[in-house]
Amino acid sequence: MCPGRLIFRTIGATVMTDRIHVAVGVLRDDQSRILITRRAADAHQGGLWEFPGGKVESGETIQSALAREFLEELGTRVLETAPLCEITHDYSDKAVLLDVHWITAWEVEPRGLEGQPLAWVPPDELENFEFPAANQPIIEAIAAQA
Ligand SMILES: Nc1nc2c([nH]c(=O)n2[C@@H]2O[C@H](COP(=O)(O)OP(=O)(O)OP(=O)(O)O)[C@@H](O)[C@H]2O)c(=O)[nH]1
Ligand SMILES: [Mg+2]
Repeated sequence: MCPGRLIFRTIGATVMTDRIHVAVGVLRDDQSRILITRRAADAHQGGLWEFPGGKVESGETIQSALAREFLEELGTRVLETAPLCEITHDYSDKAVLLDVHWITAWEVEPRGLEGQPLAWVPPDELENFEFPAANQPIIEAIAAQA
């Protein structure tokens, strides 16, 4: 048995276990504009734009995590979602699995309840905003389906 290999496997397993599962929602209005919000300066990937959402808590489905996060962050009630894409990305300080859904039915106009700026952006203008690196494939998936 090669000790080096054993250590490598152990480290690999630890990284996988620690991957953070995140529910991310892409909300489109009746003019096909997409809602983005700006992350707080002191947050992970702070100051960059994002699609609203957050960590999936123990026992939650993606839908229930999205419903909770949209209510907490925006005051919006999520009624229905549909899968858009799944992204795994390793930042230098954490690894994430972004489970991205369209928000296909919702009520109550979003407001920045945590003081975060909001913007409604046509799909082909999303590339003008600075997002975390993990978001590039999401922007491409939106453009492909818009
Ligand atoms: N919500 C959201 N998170 C994203 C996006 N892209 C991306 O890399 N992330 C990463 O996903 C992780 C979790 O998201 P979050 O910070 O919104 O989690 P949360 O709402 O539960 O916040 P909390 O940490 O205050 O409880 C962060 O490390 C964040 O950098 C995105 O488009 N939206
Ligand atoms: Mg969040």
